[in-house]
Amino acid sequence: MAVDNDGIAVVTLQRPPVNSLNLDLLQAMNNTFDDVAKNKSKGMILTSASPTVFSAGLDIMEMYKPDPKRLETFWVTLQDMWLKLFGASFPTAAAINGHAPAGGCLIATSCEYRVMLSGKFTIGLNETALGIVPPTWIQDSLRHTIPTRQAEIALTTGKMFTVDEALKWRTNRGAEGAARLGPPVLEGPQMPPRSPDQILNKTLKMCLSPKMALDTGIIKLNALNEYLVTERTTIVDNAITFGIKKCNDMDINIQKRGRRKVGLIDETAADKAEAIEKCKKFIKRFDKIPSLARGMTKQIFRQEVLQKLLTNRQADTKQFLDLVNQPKIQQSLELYLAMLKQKSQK
Ligand SMILES: CCCC/C=C\CC(=O)SCCNC(=O)CCNC(=O)[C@H](O)C(C)(C)COP(=O)(O)OP(=O)(O)OC[C@H]1O[C@@H](n2cnc3c(N)ncnc32)[C@H](O)[C@@H]1OP(=O)(O)O
Repeated sequence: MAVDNDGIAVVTLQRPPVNSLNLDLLQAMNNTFDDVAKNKSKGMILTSASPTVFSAGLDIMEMYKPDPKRLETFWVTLQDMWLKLFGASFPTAAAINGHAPAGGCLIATSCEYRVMLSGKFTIGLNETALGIVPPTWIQDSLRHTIPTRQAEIALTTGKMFTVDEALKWRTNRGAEGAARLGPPVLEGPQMPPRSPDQILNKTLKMCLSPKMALDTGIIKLNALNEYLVTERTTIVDNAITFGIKKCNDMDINIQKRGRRKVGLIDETAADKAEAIEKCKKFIKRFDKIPSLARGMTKQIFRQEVLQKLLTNRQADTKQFLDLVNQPKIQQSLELYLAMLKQKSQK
């Protein structure tokens, strides 16, 4: 870990050749995260010493023909790592300078911001493709980063994203998208749009009748509903325009032509130094925000997901141990290791 003059900690994963997460590396990460919290660093950036791999995910050797006690410690330490990183009160960002499969993607999605190097790298949760079911909290990390629908497809297909896909895979709403929502759904003849004042006047007139007065609440709701349905496209357009303006004010990168960024990564960079600079810029956005309020807000925002693991830790561990100890899984791991070895020898 190196802390810069701004008080931002840059933590570099350094376990050659591919930063696979074994017990020792996970323990070192946990100690480092504790130090960052204790030192009251302004924020933390995670990156890798390898020029091509951010992290290859869990060290398969920890799961292949494992020692039972070590395997349990390994899993509990991974849970700890995620609880500390995903739940960190300080700002976190990942400068992803290479491939980030499975556990590598987990680390990245546990951070608040991701900058990935342009190039032939990939990122994603590929567990299902390997015949492994990613536990709830690993799925939750992705769901917390990209929209639920996309997260489900990515998880069930074990999708590995290219850098371009990770940046661009997003919902397409915006001005064009709003138009694609189609015309307002109205029963009967289309009503010309009315302003809220017109609707209120109409409602008040109707309320003059004693019978209608009884239905005041319903009439007001109906009038509001009618207004919202009639004006839907305009309301969506205005909201998007307002959102884009706010994002621009806050220096959040938005493509204006009707495409919102909801990417797996937030930005790309040409090299590691630029990626770190961009991460620093993200962390410095919080300079004027009281850190206690910021940290607590983040933790409340993430609490539901964190709490799910905290209350189910033992069951989650048992599930992992049962899975890994299945002969079929051991066989798959053996084949996968052989395939990786063969590939690396080419
Ligand atoms: C309920 C369970 C939930 C589980 C949650 C998470 C699951 C995981 O994280 S499982 C791990 C999934 N990881 C992967 O599928 C990635 C596998 N690795 C790769 O695809 C490539 O290695 C990578 C693209 C990351 C890098 O490619 P290269 O730079 O070309 O390196 P090599 O492929 O040549 O690898 C060098 C060396 O490292 C060994 N290796 C790679 N990955 C792992 C790993 N995850 N665990 C252990 N060892 C790994 C690879 O076999 C090579 O070894 P040697 O042949 O001995 O040099």
